[in-house]
Amino acid sequence: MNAHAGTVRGKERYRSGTMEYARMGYWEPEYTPKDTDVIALFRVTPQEGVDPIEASAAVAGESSTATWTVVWTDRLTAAEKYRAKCYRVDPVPGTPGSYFAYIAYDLDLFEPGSIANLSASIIGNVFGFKPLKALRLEDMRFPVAYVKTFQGPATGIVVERERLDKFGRPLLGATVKPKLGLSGRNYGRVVYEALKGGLDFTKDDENINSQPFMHWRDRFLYCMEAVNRAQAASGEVKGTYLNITAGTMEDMYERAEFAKELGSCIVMIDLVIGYTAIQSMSKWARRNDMILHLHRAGHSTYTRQKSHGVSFRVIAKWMRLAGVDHIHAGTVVGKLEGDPNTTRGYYDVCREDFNPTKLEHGLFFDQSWASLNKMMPVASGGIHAGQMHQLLDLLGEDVVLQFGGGTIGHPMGIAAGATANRVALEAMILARNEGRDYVHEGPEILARAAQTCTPLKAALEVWKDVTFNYQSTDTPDFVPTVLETV
Ligand SMILES: O=C(COP(=O)(O)O)[C@H](O)[C@H](O)COP(=O)(O)O
Ligand SMILES: [Mg+2]
Repeated sequence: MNAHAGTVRGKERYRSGTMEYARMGYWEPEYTPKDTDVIALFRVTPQEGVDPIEASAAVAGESSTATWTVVWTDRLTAAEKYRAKCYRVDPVPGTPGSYFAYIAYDLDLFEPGSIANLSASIIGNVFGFKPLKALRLEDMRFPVAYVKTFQGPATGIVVERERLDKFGRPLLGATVKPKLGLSGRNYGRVVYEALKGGLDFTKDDENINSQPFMHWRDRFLYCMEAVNRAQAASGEVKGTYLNITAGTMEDMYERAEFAKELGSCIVMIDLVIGYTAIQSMSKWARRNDMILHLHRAGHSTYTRQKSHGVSFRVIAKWMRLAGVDHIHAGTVVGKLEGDPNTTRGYYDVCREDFNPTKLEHGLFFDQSWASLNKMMPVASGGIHAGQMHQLLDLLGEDVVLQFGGGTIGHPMGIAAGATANRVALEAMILARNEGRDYVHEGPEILARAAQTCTPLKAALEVWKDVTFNYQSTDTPDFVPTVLETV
């Protein structure tokens, strides 16, 4: 696989006309990536009859310096250095016709601290390239020198917990439902009931901005009244993610400033606002002691299918650099896509100081985060109290578990829904701390807690048959080998 005609050098290399990308120098099987190189791993599916190495070299070329024909102006630059180098192409296991292409980029190809600049190279043109049937950006490795040019999460998990004064358990949240249509006052009632009932956070939905039924200032005013009353009633710190997503940056800043003025500890943005806007809001959040929540709205349009697009693990890495504090990262057991192993890889990207290569979780590279803060993953989408043992086992302790329908849809009301979730969580944490096998004994632990908690009993009863057992789309390509011992 890795043998191919070599790079053309000298005068011949710059003769006008076309030349294969592999021969222009974008295929360098002998190349050993430098510690300071950015590395990208693509899943390349060439068209019938297209040589996989040429296809991969073309990706390297078009995502760095090349165009379709030889240009003499290369000679005015340090072309050898600036050319991205595809140095390895492997067949994808079990997927004939697809190849993993490893491409190294010199650090000087990128502006420091700019996801917009990084992505304009790496995913700029290449996904529409005709010789390719499909292309997917699977993973990236960033050198420490590059990581250090980013601010990273504005607040981070440690400081978030200190500000909230909540330790040793996942945080609990809920997305206000229905997604659209509530007036400000009714919306505030949902927030108050959910927080007073025992949740730490409530959350605007991704598509709540400033619609005719509830303008944003009404939402902020009623939500913060609800937060303040719930804090007074419970003696706990509470928050509500005020979604500041808007049509312009100026509007977003105005909304963020108002959230701060009202005393909110957290604001929210949607991924669809774009990388530059996200980085701007991260800097604003750091300057203003605000936690920054990111809803990954829109991501499945390009992250879900394995053959084409960008893996969510890459988006998670970009978002850690860009500097959000919370990121939706999947539930595994809920209503939305989330293979257990692939999801674990996303959670590792959020929470580890150093990610070791772990192919079975989809992590293809060692990645040091160079002391950038950690992001709090958020598990949201079709989860309920009856899954608490699975959620704790799969997702760990540093996570926000968000039950929207699973709080607001409770038969005894919103506050009861919140209480059911809080009691289920605390029962499970206690069992774990006592050293019990809470994963296997989970249903029994919940049932026992429900004996003295009617809201939990009702939640377990109403959602007992709710599971989302569908085949995952985005599964890892590698599974660990089980060694048989005799
Ligand atoms: O509104 C919800 C969940 O509501 P509910 O709890 O009622 O299902 C969120 O927008 C999704 O979880 C997003 O998905 P993801 O977190 O995977 O990005
Ligand atoms: Mg939503």
